Amino acid sequence: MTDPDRQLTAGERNAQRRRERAAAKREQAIEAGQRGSASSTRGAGVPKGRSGAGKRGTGSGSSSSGTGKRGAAGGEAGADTGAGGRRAAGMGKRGAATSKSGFGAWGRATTTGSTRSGRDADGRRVAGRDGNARPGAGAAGRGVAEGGSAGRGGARSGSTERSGAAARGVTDGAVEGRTTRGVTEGGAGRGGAGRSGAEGGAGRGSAARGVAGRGSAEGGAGRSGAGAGRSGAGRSGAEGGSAARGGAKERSGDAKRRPAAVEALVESTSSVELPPSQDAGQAISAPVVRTEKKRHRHKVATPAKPVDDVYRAGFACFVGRPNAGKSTLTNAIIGQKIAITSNKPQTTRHVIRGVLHKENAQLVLVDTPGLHRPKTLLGERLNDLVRETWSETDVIGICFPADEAVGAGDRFISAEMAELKATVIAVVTKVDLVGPAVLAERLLAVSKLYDFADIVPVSAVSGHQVDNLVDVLVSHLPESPALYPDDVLTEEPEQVLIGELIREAALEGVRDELPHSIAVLVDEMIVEGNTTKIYANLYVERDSQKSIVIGTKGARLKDVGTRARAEIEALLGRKIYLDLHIRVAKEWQRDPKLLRRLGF
Ligand SMILES: Nc1nc2c(ncn2[C@@H]2O[C@H](COP(=O)(O)OP(=O)(O)OP(=O)(O)O)[C@@H](O)[C@H]2O)c(=O)[nH]1
Repeated sequence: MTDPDRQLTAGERNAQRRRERAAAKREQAIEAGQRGSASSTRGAGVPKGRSGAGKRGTGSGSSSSGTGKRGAAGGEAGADTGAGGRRAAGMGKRGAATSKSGFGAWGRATTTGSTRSGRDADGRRVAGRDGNARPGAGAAGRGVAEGGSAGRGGARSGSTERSGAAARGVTDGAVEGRTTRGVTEGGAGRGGAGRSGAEGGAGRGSAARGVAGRGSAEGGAGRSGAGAGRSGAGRSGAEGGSAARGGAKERSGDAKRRPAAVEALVESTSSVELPPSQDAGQAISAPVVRTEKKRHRHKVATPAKPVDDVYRAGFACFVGRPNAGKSTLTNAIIGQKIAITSNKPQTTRHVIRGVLHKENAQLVLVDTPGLHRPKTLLGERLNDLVRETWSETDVIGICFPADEAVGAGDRFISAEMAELKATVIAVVTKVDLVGPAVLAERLLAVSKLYDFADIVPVSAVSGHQVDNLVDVLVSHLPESPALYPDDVLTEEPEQVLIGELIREAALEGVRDELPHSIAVLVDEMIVEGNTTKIYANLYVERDSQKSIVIGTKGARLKDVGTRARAEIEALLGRKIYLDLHIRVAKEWQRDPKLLRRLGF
């Protein structure tokens, strides 16, 4: 007989726990069966009676109670910032929001996931992606105009006649040198004829800065009225104007017209600066003043106010092959360097989130590593990261560098988009590097790759069209309350950012395989008076690489330290002391244990 007072062995204890768990599961299953299917759609783990709304607002009963792809969204979560103690609402699939109050000077709130689904703290419904609250892709003729974009599906008056061959699926966003501001009324009919009204007239910026409209006003009546056309799409102002989705939809029947349309987009109309519109009622964001964005980092900016009672917030990410300009664009939009850049492919190794606060929107921009054919375990993990990000964003901007022909990698990435629910736009980057003819060629090639909602040519270096790109991204976000407090610029841990800045400095001047072999880990940061002491290790994979990084008599390493220090001081806004060591971690890119240690 067993002595009841005997201590259980470890094996017995485990068996007992397993039995208990199985019993609990059985009970849950029975309960779930009794509740029926309605409860089975409820987001698991939704705390405090909040409902996780489905990705698409699904769930047969109420859309606010279905669990969507994101699983239990709408959690209470919320993270406190280090400094401000503000609450960042929201939680998504990625687990509990984490308070990273150790960010010191940054005082950033950090959350992962989104609040899009579920209910906010006051019990209001937070619209699910594509849920009811969103006007939807069908919102016709929605003009995104600051700087002269054409409307989504909106048609400019007389576009058929005026644009000739280019007219089909392409409408003018720029009205005789003026930009159309705001919502174009009346959707384009097939062929893009309808009178848009270009209500609002003068937009700000130059007529030449166009953004393509999304041609298809698939039924939904947005703010802009009817818009039932299938293919009307915005030709915006010319130079750098973007091709329209409308074309993609009707590609088959319009093959000859397409080149003319694209070329017309590239021709520049005069660059007319216009006074800002007085009409605050339009669903147009205020001009972005980049210098102000910096202030968001430390100060609380003016609280975001909804315009037209529509406030949009959500996630957008840039993807694309290595070196396509994703990180540079992310920095240009956020207005501050949050992602490092270099001319070496596969520089980005982290998914970096930057938050752009606008009057009527909050755009969380996610920079991802370049998708590539992996040669190492690190490469595989980075690609996984990218794909994971795709599945969790509202808008995906595929970046195609204008100075390189569309290639197999671009086709591969575009093809993968078909599986995703997010709105997909094309971003033709680095347009400052090419002339109009090449740009036209690229736009045409890109427009054939996928049925993009918009195609936007930009230059992150010159700033050309960056604001318009923001407007386009925002226009595809769901209605949602802000996801982050308004003083948050990025949620990346300070140590990660600092490590990245050191790596960026180390990438300068190295070539071949060495850039891929460099990793940096910040071990410790100690604040002492006015100075922050940073202790970091720079890893390479081989002894020979170590000597290259150190350089003759340590000259290279000294150089790396100097450059990194300047960047870090700019980031932290205070003096730093950098203690940098070079270490060899053999084949770390292929070693799961080392990869984990290095944060991958
Ligand atoms: N002239 C010009 N150069 C650009 C522009 N955008 C990016 N670049 C340059 O292109 C190179 C690659 O830019 P990144 O932003 O690092 O590219 P990425 O897509 O993030 O690259 P990965 O990290 O490899 O995925 C850098 O040398 C940038 O300075 C642009 O608009 N114009």
